[in-house]
Amino acid sequence: MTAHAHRHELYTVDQVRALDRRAIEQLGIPGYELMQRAAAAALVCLRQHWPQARRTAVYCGPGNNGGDGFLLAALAREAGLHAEVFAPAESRGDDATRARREFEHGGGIVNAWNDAVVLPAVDVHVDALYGTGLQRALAADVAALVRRIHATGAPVLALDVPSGVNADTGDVPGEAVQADVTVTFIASKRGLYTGVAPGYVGAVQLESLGLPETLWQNAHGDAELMQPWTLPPRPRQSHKGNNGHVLAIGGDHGTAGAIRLCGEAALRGGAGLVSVATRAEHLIALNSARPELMAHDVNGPQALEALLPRATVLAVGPGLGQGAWGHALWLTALDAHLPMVLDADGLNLLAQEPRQLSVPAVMTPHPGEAARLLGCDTATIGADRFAAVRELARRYQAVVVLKGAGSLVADPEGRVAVCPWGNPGMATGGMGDLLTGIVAALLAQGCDAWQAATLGVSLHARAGDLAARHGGERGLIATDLLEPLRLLLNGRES
Ligand SMILES: NC(=O)C1=CN([C@@H]2O[C@H](COP(=O)(O)OP(=O)(O)OC[C@H]3O[C@@H](n4cnc5c(N)ncnc54)[C@H](O)[C@@H]3O)[C@@H](O)[C@H]2O)[C@@H](O)CC1
Ligand SMILES: Nc1ncnc2c1ncn2[C@@H]1O[C@H](COP(=O)(O)OP(=O)(O)O)[C@@H](O)[C@H]1O
Ligand SMILES: [K+]
Repeated sequence: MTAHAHRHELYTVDQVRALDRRAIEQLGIPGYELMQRAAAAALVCLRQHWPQARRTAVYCGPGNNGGDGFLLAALAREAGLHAEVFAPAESRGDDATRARREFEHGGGIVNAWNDAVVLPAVDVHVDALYGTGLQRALAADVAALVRRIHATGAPVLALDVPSGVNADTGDVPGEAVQADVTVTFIASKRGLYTGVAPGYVGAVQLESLGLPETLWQNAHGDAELMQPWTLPPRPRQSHKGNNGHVLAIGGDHGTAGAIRLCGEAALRGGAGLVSVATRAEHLIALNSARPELMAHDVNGPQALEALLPRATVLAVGPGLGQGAWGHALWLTALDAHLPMVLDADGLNLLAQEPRQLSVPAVMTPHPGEAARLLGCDTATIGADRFAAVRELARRYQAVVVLKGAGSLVADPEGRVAVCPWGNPGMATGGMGDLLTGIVAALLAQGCDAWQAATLGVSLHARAGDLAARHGGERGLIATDLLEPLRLLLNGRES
């Protein structure tokens, strides 16, 4: 393991607890010392981000997260800052109780919290209410406190996890603290990076608390954070036959745009050739808009079969519809036993008519499609995206991308990668069609399903960020991503 390799690993809450236990039992570092180190690291973080801050309020919960808060408040006072503490409940457990006493012995006052309390004007709020121990939605009185904190408009530093966020799943079962910065201790908790959590964590800073690298050896996480990379430059002697031939299938009446975006993304994703199998009425528009696409009039399965021998990868689903035409093409495509990306109606048809897919296959559901495939509702998907993506990959023996903020990629053996890029400007029609084309292009260029899915998701999300950096998030449209995608694919932008 290279130095700090664990920084790319994401851990479940149980795994974080096991790491804590290892530090205490095998390295002989008492839990209270870990708490002291966490508090010290948090104070450094606070001063880095808000060097002018003089007045702080620290909100301490009943467990060890609250303990971190009491010790941070004590250190802040020693450093000459004004630190007021509010504790909605009594402390539980030896370390948290000791931390509270240490703060009080140093002259600090612990204010109780009730609705009549007026919060002081501060430069920074510190959230030490709940960390990895959160078990359910915040109680009504704590949720009211959180709303009052937000109403002040002052920035918030969250210790370990923004209170109310489930650090395991990224779900927020009720209300949660909206942090500007989250300083997280010992290991990155996987839930901070996906689902609704990215809307609460702000900037995440990992503090290893001076623990030796041996702690993480043989204690791998549950998932990995994607790292930026791209394909090596093409060999000089390449010709179009070396770079695969993507056949994109879809575009029923009225949905020509979806299949055009998919085809265009496959071109910009570097496929050697891209054909589109679609309705006759779309051919003229497709050819004139993007002459590099080879558009074919496919009125049924036989016309599609004629195209299959020249294709190396299929992209099935954008705008396909679920009518007789789409269904017949879908069946023919699945029977072709070619590497494929299955998206949109390709997935909706699969939900209605479950089948084993040929390998390699990549499925790219958004949470609505994932819910149809698993026969549940989208809330169930959101409650544990890691479980959902793993179950889909296992059930269909495919690499599965669960889209949305913090997209997840899983393989059938349970490996999961999390995408830290992307932005809400991408929540607009057509973005998913691009992803399908990009992943298909990467498969066509020789990537295996895992590489194509993870690289495709990362290039797509980073292209979205680059496009948003230049023009802003609102009003971003799918085709804005094509030029940045090309730059990223060629390693021209980081
Ligand atoms: N012991 C250790 O190894 C370390 C722990 N650290 C801190 O300790 C935290 C974990 O501490 P804990 O395990 O005590 O957990 P928390 O402090 O997150 O909360 C646990 C307490 O809150 C209660 N609780 C949970 N959810 C609730 C809810 N919705 N409403 C009301 N009560 C609720 C639990 O019954 C328990 O009493 C970490 O997040 C981190 O901040 C750090 O000090 C670093 C080292
Ligand atoms: N808030 C967000 N943060 C990051 N990525 C997002 C966000 N919203 C959408 N995306 C990305 O944009 C794409 C949208 O795909 P999808 O929902 O299939 O749209 P469509 O079907 O309209 O093309 C997905 O890759 C998704 O991960
Ligand atoms: K917290």
